[in-house]
Amino acid sequence: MAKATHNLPLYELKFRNNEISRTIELIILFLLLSLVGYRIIKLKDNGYPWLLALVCESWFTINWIIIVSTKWNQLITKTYPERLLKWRSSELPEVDMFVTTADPELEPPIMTVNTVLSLLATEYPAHKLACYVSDDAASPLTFYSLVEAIKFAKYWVPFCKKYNVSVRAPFRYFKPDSQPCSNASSHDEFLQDWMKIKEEYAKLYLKIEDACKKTEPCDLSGDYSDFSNINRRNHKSIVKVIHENKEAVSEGVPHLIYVAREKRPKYSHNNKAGAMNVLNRVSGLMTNAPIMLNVDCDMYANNPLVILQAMCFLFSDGGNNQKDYAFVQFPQHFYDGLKDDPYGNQLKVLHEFLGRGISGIQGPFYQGTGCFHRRNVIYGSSPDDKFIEGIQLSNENLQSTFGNSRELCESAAKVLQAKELMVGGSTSTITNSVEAACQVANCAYEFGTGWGRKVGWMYGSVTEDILTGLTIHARGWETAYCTPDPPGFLGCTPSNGPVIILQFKRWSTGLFEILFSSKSPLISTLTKKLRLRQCLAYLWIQLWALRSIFEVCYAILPAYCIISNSSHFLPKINEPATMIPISIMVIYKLYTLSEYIRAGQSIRAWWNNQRMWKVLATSSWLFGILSVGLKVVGLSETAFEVTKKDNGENDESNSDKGRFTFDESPMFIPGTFILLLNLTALLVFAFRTIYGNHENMMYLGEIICCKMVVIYFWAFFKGLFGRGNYGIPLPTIIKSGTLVLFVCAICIRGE
Ligand SMILES: O=c1ccn([C@@H]2O[C@H](COP(=O)(O)OP(=O)(O)O[C@H]3O[C@H](CO)[C@@H](O)[C@H](O)[C@H]3O)[C@@H](O)[C@H]2O)c(=O)[nH]1
Ligand SMILES: [Mn+2]
Repeated sequence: MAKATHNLPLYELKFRNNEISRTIELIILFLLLSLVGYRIIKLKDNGYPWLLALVCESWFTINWIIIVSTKWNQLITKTYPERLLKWRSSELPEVDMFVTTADPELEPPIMTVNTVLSLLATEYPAHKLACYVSDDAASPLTFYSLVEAIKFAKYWVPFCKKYNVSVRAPFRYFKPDSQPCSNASSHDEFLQDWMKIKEEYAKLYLKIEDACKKTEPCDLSGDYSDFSNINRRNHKSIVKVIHENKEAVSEGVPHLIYVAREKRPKYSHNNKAGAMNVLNRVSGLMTNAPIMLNVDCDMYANNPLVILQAMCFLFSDGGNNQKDYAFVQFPQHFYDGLKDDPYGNQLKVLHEFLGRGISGIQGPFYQGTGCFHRRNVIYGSSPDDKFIEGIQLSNENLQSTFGNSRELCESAAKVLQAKELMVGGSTSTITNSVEAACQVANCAYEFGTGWGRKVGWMYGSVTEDILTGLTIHARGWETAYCTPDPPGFLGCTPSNGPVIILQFKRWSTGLFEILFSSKSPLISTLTKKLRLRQCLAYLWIQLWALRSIFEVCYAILPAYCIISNSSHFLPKINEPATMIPISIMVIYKLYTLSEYIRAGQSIRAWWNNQRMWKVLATSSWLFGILSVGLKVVGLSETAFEVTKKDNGENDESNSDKGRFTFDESPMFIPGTFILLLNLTALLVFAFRTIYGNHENMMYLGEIICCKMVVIYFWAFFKGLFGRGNYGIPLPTIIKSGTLVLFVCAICIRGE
């Protein structure tokens, strides 16, 4: 590829000025170390709770060191996609866009259709794009919806490009209250087109909605015959070219291909990672683009320039000291987020500070969606040799790595040999490759190959994204964080208690299990090229599950001390050392609050997050450790439970948005137990005070802690009295109550 003919860079990097934050972070660290020191000095004068508190606080200190290290250099990036468009539009590389969907009930097809439409309509030469949809449910409904969607796309794509539409997912563009607005010169013409397209979308919407209500979306003959009597867990591969941009024109509509990989009960299908590898291979045969974009079905392209934004980082050295990045990750932002983030899952502050901090080390983690990968990196190449690690490109080596499809091996060799981003990766036409594509989508294809171990998306964790990104960083690659305004992609995030708890459980499970694999960041730092601070950043998330134990202990200790009336958790109130925990608490809370304010969030959002993360730590993360424990001893495998997407309508959680909901899941037991135990401690304390026990004042610190725990678990407190979904189910209350009685019995025996 030609070098830049211009001196202006495509992107700029700048480190954030964060001296004040750093100072506060160091003060907190100093206080934490003092507290640990004080605990050690006083260890012999105190009982077991003191020791346990010491262990927990040592853990929190280590966790804090990790956080400080990760946030130390925060990188701000800026891209100039217009420059790219001006200079090099003819040389732009092809991009294969992957969308995964797994269940038309949990993931409504209209959502997948919108994601696909938004991708087809992005500002990029259409003949350089291909969109592949993987359907793990092999659902005729999804296929039908896509077939209908492409008919609409033939109006939608030109409309978007003609009027430079800013949001190209029709369900967002035509929100019920939306008004036609454009800066088009001929307003009347625009208005006419707008009305027509709106009507077409309404028709598409109705068709899909009707199809959802029927047992079969349409007559399952002809093109649909593969779907008749299909069993989603036991069927052959289905690959269908829904649309081919035959004339290869840049004004057309990009290719659209439907893929349902083979499923057989006796084969493990490796969840999303398996689906991604199939898309990887099928696209390798059909279009073999050097860049692969991956989005979940619930995330649409929100910025029409998104591909160009990513290209700013992916174009190699233009003589401006630009680096080669392995992938470009857009942070996960969400649409229709509830006000003040009541569930603490919008992750804005996390992206703003930790996210930028990680970017300043080796680059962002791969987050599974909204990410542009280089195909050669996914095929195993390293930054220095640019060739697949340890193997020569002989035929045997290619076959043992990529499997026995000759066509695929040839296309892979082409990718691995290209010195720069190649243009024109494939030779055959798309429809001619369907047969070969079905073959590489079969269950047995990967057997004995490098897929999932050396190349492609990595197997072995339900957070395949983090594992895959980690493997890439371990090879020494750097990665780029792209944060344009408006955000590149917007996704949907659950707003219902049990769904969120389950999602966080899957994450903490997947993250924790990576620590026990051969790709663990610790091993990768020692034996490969993962940088130490990047390793620490990975540890911060991977240790969530383990952290739950310390969080639970810490929430129980003050109550335990009060009920047993014999030992202390905090320095006594008349000791000067009480100032240490108090100042940690105050400074830490103000520090986190300032982050929310700097990220444009409300005080309420800050508080909701403080609360929710305690709830998540003691429910999701705690159960994460259990599932990994069961896997390690060989009792069960970890599972990828697909998140149920809110479809925004007649959803009962909408009636009282943001109010916490419960179900029978055992994951609500620890939280209920913690709440009941702390309430008991407060009662016991009140009782003793009434009966005039003056020693009691010595427990003031513990009492404050108990009250804080109750406030943190206020959602559960309301759940004790709530009805229906808003109430904690009685069996959960009884089980937690029994646990409380048990702990009280231990306290009394110890007294
Ligand atoms: O067997 C499976 C399971 C899931 N998926 C797809 O994977 C995506 C993510 O699933 P979702 O249930 O939405 O999970 P989230 O927790 O929202 O996903 C986050 O976390 C995952 C890892 O746990 C990452 O893969 C995702 O990219 C990231 O957005 C969706 O498109 C699914 O259709 C499949 O294709 N096959
Ligand atoms: Mn999702």
